[in-house]
Amino acid sequence: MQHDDIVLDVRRVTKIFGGDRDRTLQLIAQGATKAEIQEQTGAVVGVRDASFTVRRGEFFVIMGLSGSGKSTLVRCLIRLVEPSSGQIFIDGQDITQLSDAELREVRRHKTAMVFQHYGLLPHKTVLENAAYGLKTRGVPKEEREQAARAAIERVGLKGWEDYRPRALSGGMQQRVGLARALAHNPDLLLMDEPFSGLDPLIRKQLRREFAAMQEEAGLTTILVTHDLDEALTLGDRIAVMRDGQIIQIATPDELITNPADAYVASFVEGASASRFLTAAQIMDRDVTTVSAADDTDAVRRHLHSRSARSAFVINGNGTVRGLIPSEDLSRISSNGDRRAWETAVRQAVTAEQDTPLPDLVPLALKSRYPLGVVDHAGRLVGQITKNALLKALADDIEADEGSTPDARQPNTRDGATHVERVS
Ligand SMILES: Nc1ncnc2c1ncn2[C@@H]1O[C@H](COP(=O)(O)OP(=O)(O)OP(=O)(O)O)[C@@H](O)[C@H]1O
Repeated sequence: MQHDDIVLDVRRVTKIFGGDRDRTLQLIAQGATKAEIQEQTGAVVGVRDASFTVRRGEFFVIMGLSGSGKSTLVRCLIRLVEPSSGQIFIDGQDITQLSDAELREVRRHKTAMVFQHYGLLPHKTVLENAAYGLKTRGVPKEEREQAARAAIERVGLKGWEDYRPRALSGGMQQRVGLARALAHNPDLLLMDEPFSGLDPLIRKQLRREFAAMQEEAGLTTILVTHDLDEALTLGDRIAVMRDGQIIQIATPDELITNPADAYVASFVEGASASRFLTAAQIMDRDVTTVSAADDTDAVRRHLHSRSARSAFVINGNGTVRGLIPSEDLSRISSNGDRRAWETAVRQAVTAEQDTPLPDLVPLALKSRYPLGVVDHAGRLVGQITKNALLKALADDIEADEGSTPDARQPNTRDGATHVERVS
């Protein structure tokens, strides 16, 4: 991995609240538990020897029960909470060594934060709030308002620019917080439970929208949550914390199939593997008959010849980001317009985001034709037959009935078991 790819490098960060710092560090080094330390010294270990790196564009989630140290850790990263020991590098710069003035500069220019209590300025308008981060950076008014308007539109609040936060619902206020972060376009975005306190439907919707925006903008994001669903759907990698310590850092798939210990296993118990099966895992990649993968005409012709009536558009992780419906596909296939194809792919991605595979079963059942699988660039990368989809889900239900996480392994680990050759 290139050093340039690392935005954040956290090395052995510990935060101790109260008590004797040196004595507590010593006890930590000796392996004393949080409870023992508290009993012996009165100190509370907030974060214990945490180390991890985050790559540019990565979505890194910190998860754990209440009191496990998530908020303390994320606040330590920009010294809103002062770490007791350890080092933190943002873009190669050691944050722990900075003067107050230097630290302010880092916070203004490199990082943005979205916390649960939106942190909006009540007397400022939505537009001013969204532009606030840029204002503190000294960006001229016209330029910052332009960026803020674009961000407001992206979070779906166009038309609300001149209102004050109190006129907005909680979900809308949270969107203003997101707009502010997006307008700022930080190197590192820190979010602490940003979707809590919203009702479940809004929460889900906002989460999905945010995931799409995050990926599109290529933001490097650290999200704190105690919500497993949120962690698994959003995270590229997830760090699980207990008693201030990071117990495991893993991808969502690894976390479900291979939890480090009983604590992590109990966390992910509720997750059904089928929700995390991806289109990429069950698709048939044997589409080599498309000679020029970049040739959208060839892709359309191929879909047509295979009688694929609809096509999924998938992202880099293999999850479904949208569907090109049969009407569109046949219209485009017959008129051969490359532009129309590209537009259809784009529209499919904006219309539906990260649909869990099981949600697509009714659609697949309705059609006796295979589904095409297309990447963001409009290239055909595979196809899914109805049988392959059903088999994958049936296997998953069987595995889910087994009580150990290992029972689910074949489904999430090795998509090849579900691939049905159709050619
Ligand atoms: N200012 C403080 N003074 C003393 N102890 C603190 C302080 N802030 C946090 N702690 C302690 O540090 C530990 C970690 O707390 P933290 O708030 O980081 O956990 P969390 O995982 O974010 O929890 P939650 O999900 O409830 O917000 C807890 O034991 C807490 O009591």
